[in-house]
Amino acid sequence: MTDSALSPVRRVAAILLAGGVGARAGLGQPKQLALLGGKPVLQWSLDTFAAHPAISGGVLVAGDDVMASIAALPEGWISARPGAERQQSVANALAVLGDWDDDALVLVHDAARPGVPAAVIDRLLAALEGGADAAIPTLPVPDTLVAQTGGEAGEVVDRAALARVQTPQAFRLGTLRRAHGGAGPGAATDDAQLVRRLGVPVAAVEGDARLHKLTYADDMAILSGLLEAKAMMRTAVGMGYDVHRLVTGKPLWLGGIEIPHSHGLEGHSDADVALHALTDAILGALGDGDIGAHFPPSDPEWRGAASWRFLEFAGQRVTAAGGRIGHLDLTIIAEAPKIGPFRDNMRARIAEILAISPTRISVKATTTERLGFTGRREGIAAQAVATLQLPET
Ligand SMILES: Nc1ccn([C@@H]2O[C@H](COP(=O)(O)OP(=O)(O)OP(=O)(O)O)[C@@H](O)[C@H]2O)c(=O)n1
Ligand SMILES: C[C@](O)(CO)[C@H](O)COP(=O)(O)O
Repeated sequence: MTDSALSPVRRVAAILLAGGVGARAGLGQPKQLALLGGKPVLQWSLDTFAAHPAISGGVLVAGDDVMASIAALPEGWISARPGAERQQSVANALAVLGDWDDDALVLVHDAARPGVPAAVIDRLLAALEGGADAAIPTLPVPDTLVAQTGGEAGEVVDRAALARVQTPQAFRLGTLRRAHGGAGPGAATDDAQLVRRLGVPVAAVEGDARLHKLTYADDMAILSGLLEAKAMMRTAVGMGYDVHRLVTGKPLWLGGIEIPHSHGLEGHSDADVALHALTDAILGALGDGDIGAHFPPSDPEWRGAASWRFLEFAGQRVTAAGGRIGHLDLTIIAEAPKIGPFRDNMRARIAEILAISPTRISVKATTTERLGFTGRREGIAAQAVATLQLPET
């Protein structure tokens, strides 16, 4: 949706519900803290709402453990305490939105649904701008439905008249306030039910399979696949190249390990040319500058520094961006020493530094047939290609 499709004076808030304990998922921690694609489940929808141009702020409903797990609340966001039930958590969020006009719009969303396509938000807001007081995303029921008692399947239920209800659910703030204010007895599993109890019609817009809810442990695998689907994750490729001079009287650090050799590499740091190429390849895929920008040779702090620190930093930048390393391919160009005997140790060390599997790392080596500076054994070169999976921006 373009900004102009929304009234410029209308404010839109999001309420992100992350106050549950996740008993059915049984993950040993609240399910909204489980890691999916390198970041906590709740962070996915928090990032989506924070990036959506129509949403100016929000409320994260979460206990202390969950609050401690997120780096910082986005600008314009505040927090509220969870209630005993979902419905109470929404009421607590409404209480901290006291200074927002009734005319504002609000999206109420389960943090347990990490994959929020911006298009669903756009459809919901368009329904409200079109005059609805409430709108929810729904999907058709794909299976045959039956009434069932115990182990016996009974009458078929007409699924054509049924739909599955997802979140986010969108409301005029005043309508949602009235619905919660007069909620009366009888729990509601979602907010649209409370609105309908007021006699207010609820518009249904098209939902999306990526809004799948994390309810049981098996849903983690389903969500992992859905979030990595092309529409939510993009593949980014970066390349790195580095050269250092071989000198006598220095240890040879290569691929994160020390290798016995007559010469070592000269540089401001430990001059591990292979880790430098890998670091630059990762930073390149992130579009995040290069090793020199983050660790300037002019800074005495990096004099003699171990290069694993640069690589570890690059890996942390991937995680902070909500991405993950798909594959690293490193080529070391050296006449000597022979790299083959050290290849597996290098892979293991690089895997350890980046906390990824060695199966995601390739280490290759070649000579230049005694040609050029590498062929004359004056230096060693390395080149690397990094493939990352990053969230869509
Ligand atoms: N007191 C509660 C209960 C639930 N939620 C949130 O509401 C959403 C939907 O609830 P559900 O899937 O039932 O989550 P849990 O209550 O955590 O799960 P369970 O019922 O299995 O314990 C979740 O994002 C959950 O964190 C909440 O904010 N406050
Ligand atoms: C709000 C909801 O996600 C809409 O489908 C659903 O009602 C939550 O249900 P639960 O019983 O709390 O899992």
